[in-house]
Amino acid sequence: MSSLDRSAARAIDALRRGWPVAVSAADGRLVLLAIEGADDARLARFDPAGACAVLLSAGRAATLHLTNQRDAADGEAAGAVRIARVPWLDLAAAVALADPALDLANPLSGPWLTEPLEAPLAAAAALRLARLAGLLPAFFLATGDTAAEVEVQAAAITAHDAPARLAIASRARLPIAAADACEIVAFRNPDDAAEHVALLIGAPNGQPPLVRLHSECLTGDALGSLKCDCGPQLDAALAAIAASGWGVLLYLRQEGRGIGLVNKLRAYALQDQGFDTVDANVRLGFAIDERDFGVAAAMLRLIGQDRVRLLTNNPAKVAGLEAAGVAVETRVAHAMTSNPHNHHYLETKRDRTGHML
Ligand SMILES: Nc1nc2c(ncn2[C@@H]2O[C@H](COP(=O)(O)OP(=O)(O)OP(=O)(O)O)[C@@H](O)[C@H]2O)c(=O)[nH]1
Ligand SMILES: [Zn+2]
Repeated sequence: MSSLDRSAARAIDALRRGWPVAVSAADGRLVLLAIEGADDARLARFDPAGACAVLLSAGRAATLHLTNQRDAADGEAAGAVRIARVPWLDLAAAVALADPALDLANPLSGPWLTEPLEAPLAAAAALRLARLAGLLPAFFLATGDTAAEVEVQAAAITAHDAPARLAIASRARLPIAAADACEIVAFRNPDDAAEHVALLIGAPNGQPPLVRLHSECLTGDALGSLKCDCGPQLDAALAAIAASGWGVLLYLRQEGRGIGLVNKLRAYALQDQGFDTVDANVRLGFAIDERDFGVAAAMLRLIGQDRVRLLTNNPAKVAGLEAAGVAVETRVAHAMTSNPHNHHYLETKRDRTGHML
C-alpha cells in the first residue's frame, strides 16, 4: 500500500457525510451507504429501485436472533451478516436495525431474513471502516456495479489503522497543577486525524520512567462523570508520576476504548437498560476493546523510551507494549476507590476483561 494512499481517509469522510463508498478485498467489491449517514434523499439516490440489502455486524445480528440462519454462516465468520431487502425495510426500519440503543422503542421490527454474503472479507473491512469513522457498523448494501463516491481497498483501511507514520509534530513547556517541570509533546500520523500527546514530567534519571497510558474519556476526564474511574485515574497518575521524579503520561485519543464518543454514549444508553460495558460494546457490533496500544509504543520510542514502569491494572496494556517492543519492567497497580455509580463497571472490568482489581 502506497504511503500516499488517501483512500481510507476519503472513505471515512464520505461515510460520515452519507456518500456511497465501495470497499474492495480479495473476494470482491461492495458498495455501501452508512445507515447512520443516510437520509431519505440519499437513500433514494443510492437505491432508486428499493432493492438494496443491509449489512450488519454479527454482534448486532446475534441480538436480533439472525445469526442462526444457515445462509449467513460465511459472513458470520467475517463478523458480518447480510439482511435481505423486504418491502418494510425503509430508512426508519434500517436505523432501528442498526442501533440497539433504540430496541426498547422498536420492539416489533421485522421479520428479517439473512442471505449469503458474496464478499465477507470486503464486508469485514467495511465494518472496520465504520469504527474508524466513529459510526455504527451498519450499511445499506447496493446491488451490482453501482457507482460510489470513493473506492477503497481493504489493505488501505488496515494501513490507516497502523501507526507507521507517526511523528512528533510540536513540543513546548507546559506547567500543570501536578508538576511545574512538565513538557507536552504532540504527535501526528498523516493517515489519521487523532492527535495524541505525551506529558513528560520531571527529569530523566537513568531509571525507566513511570508511564501511564490514558485513553481519552471526555465524560470522565473533563466532565466529572462518576460512571467510570477515568477522571480520578488521570489525576492520580499525574500525581504519582510527579512524585516519582520522572515519568510520562500518554494521552491517547482512543475515546470509548476506540469506538468514539457517540458510540460510547450509545453503550451508556444500553447500560441504562441493564447491559454491562462488555455486552454493550458487543451489541453495538464492536469488539470489547478496539484499542491498539502499538501507537503508545511508537510514541514512547519517538521520545527515546523503550523500558518503562507501567501504571495500570490492565494486562492488555502490558501485552500491547511488550508486543510492540517496549519492555515493561514492572507493573504498578492503579486502582481507585469505587463510587455507587461505577461500582458495577469496575466489577465488570475485574470479572470480564481481566483487569487486576
Ligand atoms: N465503550 C466503552 N468505553 C468506555 C466505557 N467506560 C469507559 N470507557 C472508555 O474506556 C477507556 C478507559 O479504559 P478502562 O478499561 O476503563 O481502563 P484501562 O485504561 O483499560 O485500564 P487501566 O490502565 O487499568 O485503567 C476510555 O477510553 C473510556 O472512554 C464504556 O462503558 N464503554
Ligand atoms: Zn471514563
